[in-house]
Amino acid sequence: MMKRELVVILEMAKLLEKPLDAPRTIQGILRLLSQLYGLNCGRVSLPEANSQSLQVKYSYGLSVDDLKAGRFNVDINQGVTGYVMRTGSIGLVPDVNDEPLFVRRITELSHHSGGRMAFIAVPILESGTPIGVLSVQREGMHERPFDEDISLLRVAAAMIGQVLRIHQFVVDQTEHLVKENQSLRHSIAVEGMLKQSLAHGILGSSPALMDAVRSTIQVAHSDAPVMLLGESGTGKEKFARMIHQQSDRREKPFICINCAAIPADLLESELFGHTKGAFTGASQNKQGKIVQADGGTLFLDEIGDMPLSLQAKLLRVLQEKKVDPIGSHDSVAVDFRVITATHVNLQASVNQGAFRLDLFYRLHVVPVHLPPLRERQEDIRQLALHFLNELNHHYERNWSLAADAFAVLEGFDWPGNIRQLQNVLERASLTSDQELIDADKLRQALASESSIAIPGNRQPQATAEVAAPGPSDNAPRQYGRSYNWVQEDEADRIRAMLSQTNNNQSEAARRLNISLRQLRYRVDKLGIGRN
Ligand SMILES: Nc1ncnc2c1ncn2[C@@H]1O[C@H](COP(=O)(O)OP(=O)(O)OP(=O)(O)O)[C@@H](O)[C@H]1O
Repeated sequence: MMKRELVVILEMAKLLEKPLDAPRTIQGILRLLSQLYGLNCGRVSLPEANSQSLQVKYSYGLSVDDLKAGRFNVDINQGVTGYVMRTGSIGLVPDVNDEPLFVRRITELSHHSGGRMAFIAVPILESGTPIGVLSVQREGMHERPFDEDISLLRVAAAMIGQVLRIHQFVVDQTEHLVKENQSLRHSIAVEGMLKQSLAHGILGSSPALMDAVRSTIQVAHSDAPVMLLGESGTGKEKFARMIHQQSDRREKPFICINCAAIPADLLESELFGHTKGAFTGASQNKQGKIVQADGGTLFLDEIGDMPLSLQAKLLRVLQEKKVDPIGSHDSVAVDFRVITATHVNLQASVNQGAFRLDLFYRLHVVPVHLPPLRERQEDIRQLALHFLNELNHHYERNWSLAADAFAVLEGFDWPGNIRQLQNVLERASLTSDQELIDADKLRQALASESSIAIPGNRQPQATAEVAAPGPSDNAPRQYGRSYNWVQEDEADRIRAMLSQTNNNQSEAARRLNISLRQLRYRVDKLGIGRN
């Protein structure tokens, strides 16, 4: 006849043949120990992450409520279980009633009748190091020596260790696959966005640009009014066109009007149209841009420059979906999607009374921030190569950029953003004696840029040096910041800042209000740190 231990081991081995289910397998092992061998209340205690506690993770014959309340959990520095976990030795208490150090609550909780009870704990090892503890209780008098119990428990602990290892491996792999899947989905999403933006001639893949692309693509199919916020030359019109092309209105007109480019007295008739004889000079009926946009999209650029009187009229059109051309008594029904753009802070204009709050709410449903070029320097190389390619096609030339040219482009501030980059490349190319445009050539082209100012590229509250005009300002427009070209006298300021910040370039750049790349460029150009 087979020895009883052998029977238990064979039964336990059968459990391992089944498909992996760690809780069921371990509980099965504990059940066999109890039912076939009288080793009861088996439990597997595992250390809790970032704590000193050993938690019962699997058990057989213990009260669910007690387990839930964590009443069998022990401190790693406490009791027999803690000792086994710390030392990797066997823990044997032949009679818990005679052992004053034994954690009494364990027997109390497991409804000990008061007779003799032994407690045995063996380590679950991985490469000789304890990763948990298997413990059981043996009640009443047995003839069987404890050695036999311990041998069997060692085999059970080895099996449990194996199950835990495989389980952990599967958990890790699954986690890894889930993460990989997520990052794959993310790249596919970014890839998808890149494709869409490229299809509309929007180049760049910086996170700041992708945020803007994501926001616009998300709402393109709806009729929600989008407000594009960004400095001059950041691509507001390009984005407006992309929204239109991506919308169900793409087959209908995209009508664009720049409220800042048209004198206030002409803007009304441009937008709303007029009838013949409505005012002096109105020699015939004129259809306004709003009616032209019927069925399609109306893009109102520089909306902040719209006079208050026209704002009221535009609000009415948006509310009633009807236009009253100047001089006409008949309203014309219109259905269009409105997209607006501004480089000024419209909220500030509302506070100053220069822009109507109700109109602001109507238009500012989906604000999209278009990042200035200096906040997405990683896109400059791609843009520069693209524009140079366009120039080569246009002028039938073969210009190229020298390796050192990119650093110059990336170190510049670009107050005029992408449009300015286009212009600088064109000037540098056309004035170059050779086809290879190097850093010096670009510096020359940029130096002549410094005398040009870019209208209101800074938002009014952003800096004291710029006061962006309100829409009703008759005063000449204030200009944005001047170009930040590297100047000799900057060296002392940069040196002082670097010394104040213990050479922390990021912090120095932040305090100097320039980007890290710009700081590094200046450090290099001015030879700071070389002497
Ligand atoms: N992401 C981009 N990729 C390629 N070209 C771009 C991108 N963004 C803008 N451009 C180009 O830069 C120039 C300026 O763009 P756009 O007119 O759309 O800017 P804007 O913000 O509307 O400028 P403004 O406020 O001065 O009217 C255009 O020639 C446009 O084609």
